[in-house]
Parts: sequence; C-alpha cells; structure tokens
Amino acid sequence: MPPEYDTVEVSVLIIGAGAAGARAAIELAERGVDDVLVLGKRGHGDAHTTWARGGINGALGTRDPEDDWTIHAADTLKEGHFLNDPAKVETVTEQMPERLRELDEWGMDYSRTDDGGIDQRYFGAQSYRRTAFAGDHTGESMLDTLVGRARDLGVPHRENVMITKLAADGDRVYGAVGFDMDTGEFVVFNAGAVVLAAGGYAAIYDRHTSREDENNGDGPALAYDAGASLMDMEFVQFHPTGMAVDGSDPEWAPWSGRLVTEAVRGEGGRLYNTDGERFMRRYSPDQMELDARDVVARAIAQEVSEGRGTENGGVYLDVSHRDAGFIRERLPRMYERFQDLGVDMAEEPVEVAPTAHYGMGGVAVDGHGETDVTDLFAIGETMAGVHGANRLGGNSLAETVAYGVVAGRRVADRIEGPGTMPERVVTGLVEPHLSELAALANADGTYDVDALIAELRECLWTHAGIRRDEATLSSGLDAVDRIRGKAADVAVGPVTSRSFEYAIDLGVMMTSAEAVLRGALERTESRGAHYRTDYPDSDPTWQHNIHYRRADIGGMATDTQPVATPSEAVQAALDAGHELDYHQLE
Ligand SMILES: Cc1cc2nc3c(=O)[nH]c(=O)nc-3n(C[C@H](O)[C@H](O)[C@H](O)COP(=O)(O)OP(=O)(O)OC[C@H]3O[C@@H](n4cnc5c(N)ncnc54)[C@H](O)[C@@H]3O)c2cc1C
Ligand SMILES: O=C([O-])CC(=O)C(=O)O
Repeated sequence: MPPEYDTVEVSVLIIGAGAAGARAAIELAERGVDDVLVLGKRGHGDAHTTWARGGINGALGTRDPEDDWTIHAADTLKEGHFLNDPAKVETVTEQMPERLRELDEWGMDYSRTDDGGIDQRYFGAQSYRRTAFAGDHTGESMLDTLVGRARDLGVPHRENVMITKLAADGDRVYGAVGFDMDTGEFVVFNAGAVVLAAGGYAAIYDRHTSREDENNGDGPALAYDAGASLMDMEFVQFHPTGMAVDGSDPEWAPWSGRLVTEAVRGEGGRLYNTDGERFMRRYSPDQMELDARDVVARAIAQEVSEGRGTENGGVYLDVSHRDAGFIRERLPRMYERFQDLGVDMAEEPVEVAPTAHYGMGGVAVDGHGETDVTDLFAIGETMAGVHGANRLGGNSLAETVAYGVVAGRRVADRIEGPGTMPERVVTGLVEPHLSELAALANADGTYDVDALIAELRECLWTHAGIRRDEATLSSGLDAVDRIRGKAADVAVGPVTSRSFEYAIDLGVMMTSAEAVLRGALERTESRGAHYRTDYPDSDPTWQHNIHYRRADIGGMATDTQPVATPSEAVQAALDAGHELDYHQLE
C-alpha cells in the first residue's frame, strides 16, 4: 500500500522560485493565468539567485551607445565557441534591454550613473560595458524585485516543498510528486503544465564550488527521469576567482571556493603570481584579466602548477589601486566579507583560485523552453542551449528572465486548466514512487549519505576538473558506479530530517555526474570550459551538441546533433569582429 498523500490541483506548477520561476509566474499572471503555484525547496525569496553578484547583461548602451543586441549575441556565441543555439541566444539578447527596463520600473535598486541611468560595467569577454548591476548583490536585488512583483499580482507560492519525481508517461507530463519538508506530508501535484526552474548542477563538484547547498542537478535529473533529454552537460564553468584559503584555519575554511565576483576584475582588479608578475600579459595581452573565464581560469591553474602560486594554491587579485570609497560603493559585499576576515581589499590583495561555478548544460528545450516531453518546460539555469561551451558572466541572470517570459507566454497560450492525471500514471508511477519514498525514510543501511555526497563531489573534482583526459574520466565513471551501488544501502532519518533530503540529493546528483563524465569522455577535443590534455585542440568535426537520453536498457545513451547558424544580423556583428580592448580601462 502506498503511504497517504495530499493532492493539489493547479493549471501550472512552477518548480523553482528563483529568478526564472518568478519571472515565468509573473508572465502567466499578467496574461490572466492565475491558477499557478510556484514552489521551492527553501524559504520563499531565498533561492540561489540571491547569490548572484556581479550583474546582468543587456545592450542598453548606457555607457557605450554603440553597443546593441546583435553584438551582445555575437559575443555570447563567440565565447560559447559556437556550440550555443543561435536562436536561443538571439531570443535572450534581443529582449534584454526591455527586461532590464522593466525590472527598473518594478523597483530594482540598480547602481546608477550620475544622471540616474542604469549603470553598466565591464565584464569578461564582452565588447562593451553591458553588465547592469546593483553593487555586488545584483541577484538579491533582482529576486526581491521579482518576488515583490509576483506578490503584487497575487501569485500563490509554497516554500520548503521538495519535488522528487515528475508524473509523466514518457510523452506528456501530468504533474509532480514531492513532500513538505516541514511536516513530512507527501504531496501529489496535478498540473496541466509543469515549468522546471530548479537551478543548475555545479554543486556536484566538491568544496571548490561557488555554490551553496543547492544546484545539485534536481532540474536535469527530474526531466531526464521523465524522458526528456539533456544537452552539453560536459561543459562546466570554472570561475577564475574563488577564494583560496588555508583549509586548516577554522575561520577561513568555510569560505574555500566561494566566489570573488568578476566585478572585481571588471572594476580594474589585476592578477599577480607570487613573483609579482601580472601574468595575464603572457596569456592574453589584449583582454588581460577580462578574457573569457575559461582562459583566465586555466592561466591561474597553470601559474599554480608551475610553482608561482601561493601556499593556499591560488594567485593574488589586487584592486587596491582603486579608491577605497569606490571599492566600498561598487563592491560592498566583497569588501565586507574580506574585512570580516581581517583583509582590507582597499589596501591589500586577496587570494583566489578557480572554482566550479556553473553548468552550461541542462535540459534540451525548443525555442519556447519546452522539452521533449509535452507540457514540460525547462527554463533558467535548468535549461541548456544559450551558453554553449562557455558562459559569459552576467548572461545567466539574463537567461532567467528572458526565458521566464518566453515560456510563460507559451504556456499561457496553451493552457486550458488543471488537466487530469491518468489513473495508469497514478498507479503505475506515482504510488510506487511514494512507496519507495516511504521505504527510504528511516532506512537502516550501511552507508552515511553525507560521506557518499562528499565522495561523489571529490570524484568530480578529481576526474572531471579543469583538465581532463581519457584515463581520469574513465576511472571517474567507474567511481560513480561504485558510489551508486553504495547509495542503494544508506542510513536515513525520517522524512523531515536533513539526511532524508540529502539521500534524495545524492540520487539526483548521480544523473549529472554520470552525464558530465560520459560527455567529457566522448568529446575528444578541447573547447571552451572543456579541456582535454590528450586532445588539447578544438576539432571542427565536433561542431555538435551531445544529447543524453535515458535508455531502456543499459542506462544513459548519448548522440550528437549539429548546431544551427546565426541570423544575418548576428552574423554581420560577428563579421565586424568587435572585441573588448582591456587597455581602455586603465
Ligand atoms: C556565487 C554566484 C554568483 C553568481 N553571480 C551571477 C551574476 O552576477 N550574474 C549572472 O548572470 N549569473 C550569476 N550567477 C549564476 C546565477 O545566479 C544563476 O544561474 C541564476 O540565479 C539561476 O536562477 P534560476 O532561477 O534558474 O535558479 P535558482 O535561483 O537556483 O532557483 C532554483 C529554485 O528551484 C528550487 N528547487 C531546486 N530543486 C528543487 C526541488 N527538487 N524541489 C523543489 N524546488 C526545487 C530552489 O529551491 C529554488 O527556488 C552566479 C552564480 C553563483 C553561484
Ligand atoms: O559575479 C560573478 O562573477 C558571477 C557572475 O557574474 C556570473 O556568474 O555571471
């Protein structure tokens, strides 16, 4: 017998209350679909988006009027090494000026120019100052604004609900299954359409990650399990500047890998090795510290591996040539964080090293954000296609609101009501899954869930890190298989316990872990964030995206699909060869 459960009926279920989910909900509400429920597995307003720091891109041209959306698109494609879907890139870049202005109208506290315009700063590998920002707490300000707007429109939400499975029959989605993390009650959501806005998968990496305890890959795992395909999972962005700390110092240790925003470099921060050399001159004399993230991250890793790094495995990032007042105004959170740790950024450098930050891959979707499974949409960091082999800083927040609007529109045009979950889905999938959840609660197995998660994260860092090769990737896949075996025999507390949540996390992390390793092994070239020491060059025959599908027999299947070509307008911007000239910043 399955355990008891509550049933909730809605027209549209939005799984995820970050910027993407909130923006989709606003679009639906504005188009008259009010029977929507937005839910998240944390407190409302506390999604990962609040961690976003440096800014959000859009060719407003506040400081550089020659910028326009086609150049934004061209920069995005170039830095994605042309593995991005050009149509999706254009969808995002073309609407961003409007999205930025609308956030302004809704009250976002952007940093301003002297005459009150939305200020824009330099960010890596972008031809112009295009990154709008609110100090260095852009995500927090943006989510406050979106949540406020959704509240004004009366959009219903639920917090602390964790979704564990989508109710789908391979072709169509009918809703989702989960539990209330406060009460332990199981819930089945019956929905006409489901929008997955559940964030990314970069937290499958170990302590060297800029992520909090989210982004375990819930979105990709839920979609994949429901029959949708994933794409580009092998591309994981290592942000050049995570905090490099003395791990034995209890005050510093928790900060290992936490982000030092790219805005520090955007505002003039310089990188030095322990010989006092500004080493980016050797790697990228034109774009210097503001070259693409993969280039800067690999340069730092190279300096450290050749013995010019600090004892904590990093290099120095120095912005102290800037005025102290300017630093406190433009980088307030960074300044305060280091000051609390006894370092004054206005006087001295900080130590930084690459940190796993963002998965470019995710759920494969069409131009409206719909997956291979009818009525199942994936948006924001959960979706794939916009960033290609390497994401431009500031483009992720852009993607959240742009695709929130696009998917919201599509769902609003199509939705006719709550829809009914067929009995065969309830008895064949929902109830057996609920029985599995009930059996997992209080399971008296051998292995500790926390220890297995740590083992998996360490495995990803070691086997699919900044540099990869066939031998390490293959042995990484074997290690994931072994962890999967142990994960079937874990010790877990009741439904409301952290260990129950972590046991679910461990399960979802396996999907992204396997996909990253499998794709990285299959892609026998180096491109963007994916660097194979045994195939150090890009290979034009790899101008394909790898798709990952659940196979009935034998687990994960992969196949490749060619990439489309950009529109004439964007091709013209590419041909014009715009490029950031770092030296105008100095
Ligand atoms: C430190 C840091 C700084 C960053 N700075 C920037 C920046 O300055 N500019 C930029 O463009 N990008 C930045 N990024 C990336 C950007 O913040 C994210 O990609 C973006 O905020 C993702 O938004 P989202 O709405 O897609 O997902 P999220 O904000 O991650 O929201 C996901 C939601 O899904 C919910 N959820 C997840 N799984 C489940 C489940 N199983 N059941 C129920 N709910 C679930 C979560 O509770 C949450 O509500 C940064 C990332 C990091 C780590
Ligand atoms: O502040 C940062 O460096 C992070 C950021 O912009 C991004 O990931 O897009």
